[in-house]
Amino acid sequence: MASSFVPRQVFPTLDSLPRTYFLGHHNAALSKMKSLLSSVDLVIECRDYRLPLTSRNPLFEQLLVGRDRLLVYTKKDLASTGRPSDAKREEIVRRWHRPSQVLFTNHHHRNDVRKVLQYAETFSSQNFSVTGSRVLVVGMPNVGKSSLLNALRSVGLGKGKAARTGAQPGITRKIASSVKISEGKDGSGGVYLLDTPGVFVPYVPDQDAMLKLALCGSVKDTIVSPVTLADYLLYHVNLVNPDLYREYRRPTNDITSLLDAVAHKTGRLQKGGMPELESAALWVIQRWRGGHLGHFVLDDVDDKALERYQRAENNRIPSMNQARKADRAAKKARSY
Ligand SMILES: Nc1nc2c(ncn2[C@@H]2O[C@H](COP(=O)(O)OP(=O)(O)OP(=O)(O)O)[C@@H](O)[C@H]2O)c(=O)[nH]1
Repeated sequence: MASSFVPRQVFPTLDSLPRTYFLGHHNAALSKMKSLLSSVDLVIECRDYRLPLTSRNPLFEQLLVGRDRLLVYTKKDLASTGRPSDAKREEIVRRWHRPSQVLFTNHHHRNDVRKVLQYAETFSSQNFSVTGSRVLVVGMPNVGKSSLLNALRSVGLGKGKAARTGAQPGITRKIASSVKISEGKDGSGGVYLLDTPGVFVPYVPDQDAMLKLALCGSVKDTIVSPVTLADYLLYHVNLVNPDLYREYRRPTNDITSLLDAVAHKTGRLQKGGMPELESAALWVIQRWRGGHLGHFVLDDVDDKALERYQRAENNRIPSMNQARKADRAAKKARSY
């Protein structure tokens, strides 16, 4: 019975979780972005709506000091259902970024995309240049940058896809040439977008943050075990509403028993009828990523949340050497 069920209040500490996913092409992209910034008029920074705090990358904070920036929180459809609590959270997030503007988008929603387009067009007409405006799109891996570019081009010019997109991170590997998304207002020369590869944070000291980023697809699904990720998802789902998986089994804190039920119900069985737990775990994760296992935000957002997060971040930031050392230790522990 859901009424007698007590969800876990804390997720257990894991011994061997990787704490970085900062790849060579992330570093290269960051250097290229630095060199491009002087020729860019506006930066659109994408963050994941489900991770208002955790999808913030301190590397961009350093890089973008003093730049005109629009914050776009993507994948709104996966966490918001228009509840008063969603509106309240969005208001808090808006306050974090003042005076920069914040928009919340579902890239399938033309109205959401139009708001981003209008912002870029207005910005462009106010900063008139005969050659048009250049807008750099940045963000963590898989946050939806290329999808936003395609949606903007479709709404702005009625044209098809210009950038490859995909459910795994790292589809965009290089900064390609700019893509026109609008003719611009009053003959302002148009708006051109530069898509960039997602850049991960150099080191994630916090276990929860790494699990959240992995769950939202910011790291490849081979980096954290799917069963661990599904367990972390179960922990969150139980805190929100354990009835969300009632078609498989009654509320539980035991991931194996849930995956066992899912594997039997969806036919993920080995010869002899043993459940394929990894495959069931990936299926559960995909269901959630597709918006079929509840709509909720993974970060706790209240008025003081950003302040707390930044304080913790400042206390925790290790040197790159410490980060590499910790990562080597985690890899070693995993190989035993
Ligand atoms: N539900 C939903 N899915 C989205 C949205 N925006 C992007 N996606 C999906 O998120 C995944 C990643 O999108 P991409 O546009 O490839 O992400 P990216 O930031 O360019 O990824 P990198 O190549 O790692 O930089 C794709 O499966 C998209 O369909 C959104 O607003 N809502």
